[in-house]
Amino acid sequence: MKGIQDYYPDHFAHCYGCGRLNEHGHQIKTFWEGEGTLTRFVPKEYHTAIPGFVYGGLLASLIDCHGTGSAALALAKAQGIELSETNAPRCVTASLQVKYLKPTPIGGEIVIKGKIKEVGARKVIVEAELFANGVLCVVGEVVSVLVPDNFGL
Ligand SMILES: CCCCCCCCCC(=O)SCCNC(=O)CCNC(=O)[C@H](O)C(C)(C)COP(=O)(O)OP(=O)(O)OC[C@H]1O[C@@H](n2cnc3c(N)ncnc32)[C@H](O)[C@@H]1OP(=O)(O)O
Repeated sequence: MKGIQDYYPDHFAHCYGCGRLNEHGHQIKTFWEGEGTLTRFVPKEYHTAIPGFVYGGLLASLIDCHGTGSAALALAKAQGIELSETNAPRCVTASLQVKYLKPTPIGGEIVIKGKIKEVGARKVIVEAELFANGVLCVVGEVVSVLVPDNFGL
C-alpha cells in the first residue's frame, strides 16, 4: 500500500526521514486511518539510546516526518487533489515539539498516530502520539508549511 510519500515529486523525495529516494533514510510511509493518520516503523538495534531503548532523536525525526506527511494528506484532502503519480503537496517543518513521556523500548513496531488540529491554505498543525507495544511513549506537535517556491533562497 502506498503512503503519501510515494506521491511526492522526485525532487522532494530525498528527505532522510521520509524520502523514498533516500537509500540511507527511514523511508516512512504515512496513510489515512479513519479521520487520523498512521505511520509504522521498526527501530533497529543501532537506534539505541541506552541498551533496550530507542534514541530520542530518531523518535523526534519520525514525528517530524509523520507530521509533514500528515500535513500533505490533509492539504490534498482539503484542496480536493486526487493523488496520482507525483502530485502530492509537499510541506516542510516550521516547528517541531516533542515530549518524551516514557522510555521507548526497542524490539517491536512503533506506531505513530496523527490528528489534524488545523488546516489552512498553506499551514497544517498535526498532533502526534507515538506508541511502542501499545504504550504511549512520546507526544508531539508539528507545524508544517507548504514548501514555498523560494525555499532556501
Ligand atoms: C525542498 C523541499 C524539501 C522537502 C523536504 C521536507 C522534509 C520534511 C522534514 C524536514 O526536516 S523539513 C527541514 C526543516 N525545516 C526547514 O528547513 C524549514 C525552514 N523554514 C522555512 O523555510 C520557512 O520559515 C517556512 C517555509 C517554514 C515558512 O516560511 P514562509 O515564508 O513560507 O511562511 P509564512 O511567513 O508565509 O507563514 C505561513 C504560515 O506559517 C506560519 N509559520 C511560519 N513559520 C513558522 C514557525 N517557525 N513556527 C510556527 N508557525 C510558522 C506563519 O505564522 C503562517 O501562519 P498563518 O497562515 O496561520 O498566518
